[in-house]
Order: sequence, then C-alpha cells, then structure tokens
Amino acid sequence: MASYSVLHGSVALITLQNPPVNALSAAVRAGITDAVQRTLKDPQVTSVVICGQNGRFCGGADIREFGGSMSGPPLVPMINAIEAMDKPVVAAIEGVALGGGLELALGCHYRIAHRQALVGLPEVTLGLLPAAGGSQRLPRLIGLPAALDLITTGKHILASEALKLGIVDQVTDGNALNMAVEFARRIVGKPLDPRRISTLPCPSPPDVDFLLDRVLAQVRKRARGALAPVACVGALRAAVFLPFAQGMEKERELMGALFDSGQARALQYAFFSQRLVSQLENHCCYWARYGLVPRHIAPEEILERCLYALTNEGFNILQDGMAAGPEDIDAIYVFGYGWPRHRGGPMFHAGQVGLARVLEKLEHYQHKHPDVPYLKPSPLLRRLVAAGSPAVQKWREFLNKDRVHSQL
Ligand SMILES: CCCCCC/C=C/CC(=O)SCCNC(=O)CCNC(=O)[C@H](O)C(C)(C)COP(=O)(O)OP(=O)(O)OC[C@H]1O[C@@H](n2cnc3c(N)ncnc32)[C@H](O)[C@@H]1OP(=O)(O)O
Repeated sequence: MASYSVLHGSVALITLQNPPVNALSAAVRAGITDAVQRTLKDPQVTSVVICGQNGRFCGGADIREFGGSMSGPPLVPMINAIEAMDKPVVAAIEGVALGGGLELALGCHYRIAHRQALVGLPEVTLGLLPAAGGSQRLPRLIGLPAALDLITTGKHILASEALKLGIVDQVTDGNALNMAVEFARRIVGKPLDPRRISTLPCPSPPDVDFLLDRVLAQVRKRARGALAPVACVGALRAAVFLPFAQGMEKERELMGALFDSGQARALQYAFFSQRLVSQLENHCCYWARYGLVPRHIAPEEILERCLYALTNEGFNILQDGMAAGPEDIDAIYVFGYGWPRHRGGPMFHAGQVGLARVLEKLEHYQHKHPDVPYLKPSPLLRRLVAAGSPAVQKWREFLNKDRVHSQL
C-alpha cells in the first residue's frame, strides 16, 4: 500500500509501504494511484513528494507477481499520470531506486537522492527490459550512450554518479526526504513542461546507427543467446527514432516477447535461489531452536554429485556415439550453457580433477544411493581409468569403433 499525508499544509507526501524494499505490488500501485487522485483534488496541496518507507525508495516491480496473473493498476498509466500532474512532484530517493522504482522516479518532475542511494534499471538481469517507460525516458534524460550502458548491463550506480549523468537533480549526505520536502515547497509555480521527460528529444550522437550496431554486437557477444539485452537495444533504438508514444508501443511489444520467455523465468528463479541460499544459515538456527537435527550434507557432496553425474553422462554419450569427442560436449557447455570458459567444459574439468578420482567418487555415491542410475560409472570412464587416465585429447582413441555415428 501507500500512505498519504500533508506536510506544512501544502506538500502531499506519498509513502510506498511494502517492506522490505517497497516493491510495486498491486496494493502499492493502487495506493499510489489513489494518493495521486487525492492530491489532484486537494486545493491546499501545491506540490507532492514520493518516498519509500524505512529509508528505501523502491526496489522495482514486485518480481513475485510475475509468475501469476497480474492485477491492480498497471504501472505505465500510473507513471504517465504522475508526469502529467500540474503540481510539481519530487522523488525522495533513499536506499534504492531500481527498475520500476527508478521508472517511477523518472515520471516525477525532480529527483533528490541520498548520496549513497543506488539507482539503476536491472531488468535485463531478470530477462526483461525497463518496460514502464524506462527505456524511453532514460535516454531522453541522459542521452543514448549512457542509457545504453546502464540498460544493457543492468548495473546499479551510486546517486553521486547518477548526479553526474543527470539522472538525479541533487544529492545530500543528510536526510533526502527532508531535503525533498523543502525543495518541493520552493519550486511551486516553476514551469513543469521542461521537467516532463517524455516531451524531451533523445540526445544521440551523429553516428547513432553505428553506435547501436556496435552495442548490439557487443551484447550478442557478451551474453550469447540471451534475448533481453538484444531487446533492450531495440527499445533504445525506438527511443532515438520514434516519438515517445510510439516508442512506448515498441517497448511494450518487446517486453511482451520477453515476459513469458523461459529465459526470464530462469533468471527470476536464479534471483530468488541466490537469496534462499544466503538464508541457509538462518534455517539452521530455526532447526536448532525446535530441537530438529538437520542431516549434514557437505557442500562438496552436492557439487560432486551434480558435476560427476554430468560428466558421467558425457562419457555415456561418447560411448553411445551421440557426440564425436569430448570437445563437442565441452563446446556446448561453454558456449551454450555458460560453463566458465576458464574451466574448459565438464569433460576437460573431469580430466583436471583426475579420472580416477571421478570414478572413485561415483562408485562411492552409487554405493550410498544404489537407486540413482546416473551415478553408475560409465564403462568408458572405467576403460579410460584402466588405461592410465589419458589426456582429454586422446579419449577419441578409446571410443568403440562400432558405436553409432555421431550426430554432431
Ligand atoms: C507486461 C508487464 C509490464 C511490467 C512493467 C514493469 C516492469 C518492471 C520491471 C522491474 O521493475 S523488475 C524488478 C527490478 N528490480 C530489481 O531487479 C531489484 C531486485 N532486488 C535487488 O537487487 C535487491 O533485492 C536490492 C533491492 C538491491 C536489496 O538488496 P538486499 O541485499 O538489501 O536485500 P535482498 O536480500 O536482495 O532482498 C530482500 C528481500 O526483498 C525481496 N525483493 C527484492 N527485490 C524485490 C522485488 N523487486 N520484488 C519482489 N521481492 C523483492 C528479496 O527477494 C528478499 O526477500 P526474500 O524473501 O528474502 O527472498
């Protein structure tokens, strides 16, 4: 939800309330929409400040809502309505203004931030693009090159850097909310048209096509096969060449293709997995408090059972003639599945660990879990170990001559 109050008799304060990061859930969007209506109707109110509860402006759209059916007021019209207001609206940014949170702030007429606050459009890291106007407003505010950098990487930057880029108007080491309220009182009556970012042209260099093509090639190389960075460049191209309203249509169209994609689901799953893992320690405290004895599983066991089962399947694939050699499997993992290049690929890595050790571990885990078929060591792995664990480049010599021809 969002609370509404009036300070000094004339400054409406809209406070986003959705701990811990004040994500823009349906209830928060409804609260903001209602509060905007109240400020418009209240003749005493001459300016507006939007802030987040507990020193955090907003962590963006509520990612947990993405999996289900989205309800409540949509973000885009809400932000457009804020920008269109005839009373100045100031975003008081403390903590974070990320994703939809920064897009909300870009719909405001001014942005005042704490120096240490983090801002950014990290949607690309979730397989998305900034589709609440961010891909169209940010380049209009700070120019195409800087917007391309921020949006295609999704990086978070400090407000002090955002000030240099022109994303925020002022920073403070003190209380950003107090500063924003004082600022809001002072700017009443100043013209708002130049502050509506959607009405600005998009500053871009003369060789704009060259720049867009170069960045497109870079993102394709950096994140092979990833859809979102490519879509981000497409949305920014629209910001340069199309008027705002048409650019917004393009932004929406590109987001439509990403929103339900497997890549977006995977990246959002990874976001929450990362946080769950970091909470493991707290779970242990919980178990201890209730007298439960957790089964101890060493992190190496999890890693080894995943990794060695994977390489074991690689040996079976080689044995069955589905791949011509270990290099085929490694190339698929490095280039297709993001296996760290400096580790060569799973088959090369098995060679580095030592085939005898991989075999020993598989035998150990198979003994413990005889019902798990993929822990059963491959005959090819046994043959290689028996032959003294030759280097990966020699494995082809040990493949059965009569195996089915490779499909690769
Ligand atoms: C066609 C549809 C149109 C839709 C258009 C609108 C689209 C908008 C796109 C977006 O805005 S996508 C979201 C963009 N925002 C982000 O990517 C930020 C994600 N969050 C973070 O990076 C970090 O959480 C943080 C904000 C920097 C805070 O970090 P900190 O280390 O302090 O805390 P965490 O442990 O990471 O998080 C605490 C807690 O909060 C949950 N959470 C964080 N952000 C969100 C979020 N945006 N939505 C939902 N939940 C969020 C996080 O999962 C933790 O909760 P948990 O229960 O412990 O897991």
